[in-house]
Amino acid sequence: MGARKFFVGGNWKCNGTIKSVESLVDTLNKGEIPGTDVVEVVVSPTAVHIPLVQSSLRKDFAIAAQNAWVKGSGAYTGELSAEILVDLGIPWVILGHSERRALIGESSELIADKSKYCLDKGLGVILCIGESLEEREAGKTFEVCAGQLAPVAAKISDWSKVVIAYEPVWAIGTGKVASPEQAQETHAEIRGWLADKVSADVAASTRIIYGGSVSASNSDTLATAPDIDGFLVGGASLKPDFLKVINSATKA
Ligand SMILES: O=C[C@H](O)COP(=O)(O)O
Repeated sequence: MGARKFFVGGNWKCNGTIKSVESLVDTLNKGEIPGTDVVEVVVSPTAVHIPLVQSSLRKDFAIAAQNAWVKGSGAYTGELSAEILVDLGIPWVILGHSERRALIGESSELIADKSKYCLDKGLGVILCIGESLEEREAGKTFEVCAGQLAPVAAKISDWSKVVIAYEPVWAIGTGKVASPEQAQETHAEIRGWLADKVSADVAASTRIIYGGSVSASNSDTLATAPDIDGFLVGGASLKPDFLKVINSATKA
């Protein structure tokens, strides 16, 4: 295993009932996984399920919110502020997910501002980037990723609490996982971009995780790629399979 601790996030998206959340937590609590010296695990329930998960989930898993507002608490109906998350003891937030970029229209500039605000308030940020199928077919994969990273790099200086999640949009929820070669190629390009535009230290230490149809059947192979430092898992994080994905940390 390299210097970067393997990181596995489970993004539950807009899913769950009290019953299903209790059942999933029970499954996760009974699972055998490597120690926290080997893998860092985060799960991201809906905001309203967070207290239930916080009170019942094993303590070697942390919690991430699925979004946060770009400013502090105030007259922002429907939003959650970083201050509220910090007050609740939530250490992580997912920002820039392609579903929010596409469905809500969040721009890379807004995501950069949110990243800055959340980092300043002490949250860790799981920053999602990735290209659409059209962009990949046009040979623009890296250009798109760099374009999404650049506004963030312009606004933040401390990358120690940033995890970059490379999630090709065409692989999310489709069952079309990127091959280890495709993912490794883009992860290496992202790391090279960090070395060029930020610093060699940040490039060497920042975790770049892969998301997009990760499952128990492909995570071991993906984990062996040198620049894949973990996963952001959607559908499979709602199933016992998530434990197998976490255990792929031992293959890294
Ligand atoms: O945040 C997770 C990603 O959107 C991946 O979702 P998926 O594993 O269902 O493809």
